[in-house]
Amino acid sequence: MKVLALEYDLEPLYLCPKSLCAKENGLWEERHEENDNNLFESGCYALMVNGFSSNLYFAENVQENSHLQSALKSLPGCNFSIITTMSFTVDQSGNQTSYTEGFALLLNKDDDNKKIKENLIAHLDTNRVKFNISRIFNKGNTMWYKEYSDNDSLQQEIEVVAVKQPKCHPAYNKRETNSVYHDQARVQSVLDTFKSMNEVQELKEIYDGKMLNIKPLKRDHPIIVIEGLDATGKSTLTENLAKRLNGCARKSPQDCVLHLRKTFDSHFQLLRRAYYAIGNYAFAAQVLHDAQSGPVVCDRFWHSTAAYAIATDVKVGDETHLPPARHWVYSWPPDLLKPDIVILLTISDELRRCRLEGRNTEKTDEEIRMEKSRLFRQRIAEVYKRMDNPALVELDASGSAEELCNKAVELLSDKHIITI
Ligand SMILES: Nc1ncnc2c1ncn2[C@@H]1O[C@H](COP(=O)(O)OP(=O)(O)OP(=O)(O)O)[C@@H](O)[C@H]1O
Ligand SMILES: Nc1ccn([C@@H]2O[C@H](COP(=O)(O)O)[C@@H](O)[C@H]2O)c(=O)n1
Repeated sequence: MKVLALEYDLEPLYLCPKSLCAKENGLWEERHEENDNNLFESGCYALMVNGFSSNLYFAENVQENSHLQSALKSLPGCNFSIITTMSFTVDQSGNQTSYTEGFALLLNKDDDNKKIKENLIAHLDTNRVKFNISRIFNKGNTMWYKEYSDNDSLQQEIEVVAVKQPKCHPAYNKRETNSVYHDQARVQSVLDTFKSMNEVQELKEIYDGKMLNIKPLKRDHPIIVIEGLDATGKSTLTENLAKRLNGCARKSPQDCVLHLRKTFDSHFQLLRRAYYAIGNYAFAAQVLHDAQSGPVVCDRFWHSTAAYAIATDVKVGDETHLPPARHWVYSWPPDLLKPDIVILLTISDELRRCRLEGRNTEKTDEEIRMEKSRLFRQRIAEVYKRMDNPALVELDASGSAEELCNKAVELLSDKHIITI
């Protein structure tokens, strides 16, 4: 049985077969919010398009979906909204057994639905995209789901109802259906899936043999990581603190892969994060080496990679849609060099915007998205707070650069990470 979610801007709308809301299942609780059942006024419907094919594994499905998304964007005469969707199967007891992502075209009652469907199918066929189509529509006061097939009359119509969101975001029920990496083997396996891409080959060649495999992780000096939203002052503090401690400042990703960054940033999330994730293992090797001769201060590390991945995988809504606190996704990968402390710089949004504007550098698409999307920012900030093992230690970064450096030194001394 399928549960679906339409990802509207402000929050996802979960829909599940009415039969799953029976009291004895208990997992899917019907919600009764005004308008939930009237979303598709008579004649309107959502055309759901999935790039999913059950014989592919998640990484390949994600790539199919990215082709599908480009094809949908170039659909001729497309003046309707396209939103992302999630769909997942559940067993008889209501537990999730699979997870896939897709898209929905929201059609108005004045749109020529039949023509749009035919155009869509022809367009996707021309673009050689694999897909399947289903729809959600209204009958009176009730909502229904139906899959299209060559013989429409054979397909069953299933009554669906709006339900409360599940306890955990469906992409985070399994380790392999999201873009957070908790071990090197998975990053390598995702990169291997895309090894025919030139940039993936180059990345693998650069890092070949430079990866740190967990074993002798002993160091003589502390490893300190600075984290925070963009323009909170991480780079400035990293440099100042390293100088003050007579140590070394390091920034991830490393210089040797920066020329590939823009290309990976333009790819789908799973591959984009694989670039940063593999980089973290090579970064660890460098940092461990540096920490034999003095303290090392790092500008971003695994927490950045994970926080941006989670906030992006959870595409819409506020922090209540994130995986719950203490979920495994928030803990440090067991095979990655663990820092002695991770400091989270916090400042007000107003001050952060001033610093961003004062900086005068080219903004990344993520920075632009952060500025645009309050909810995305809210999700990132909350993910940082939910990180544990190690948890981040918050430091108010609103003072001058010198004041902040003094505060950081005091904090490190209080935590017995340095002696002054
Ligand atoms: N404590 C501070 N007080 C005032 N201005 C600061 C302070 N720290 C940094 N700045 C200024 O704010 C801007 C952003 O600082 P910085 O580049 O260090 O932030 P960041 O967190 O590393 O940003 P990003 O993550 O985008 O690289 C810079 O112009 C910097 O000079
Ligand atoms: N370990 C890392 C480091 C960075 N990122 C991503 O890069 C973006 C910001 O980088 P800056 O150079 O501007 O500090 C950040 O938004 C992350 O998306 C990462 O994922 N992992």
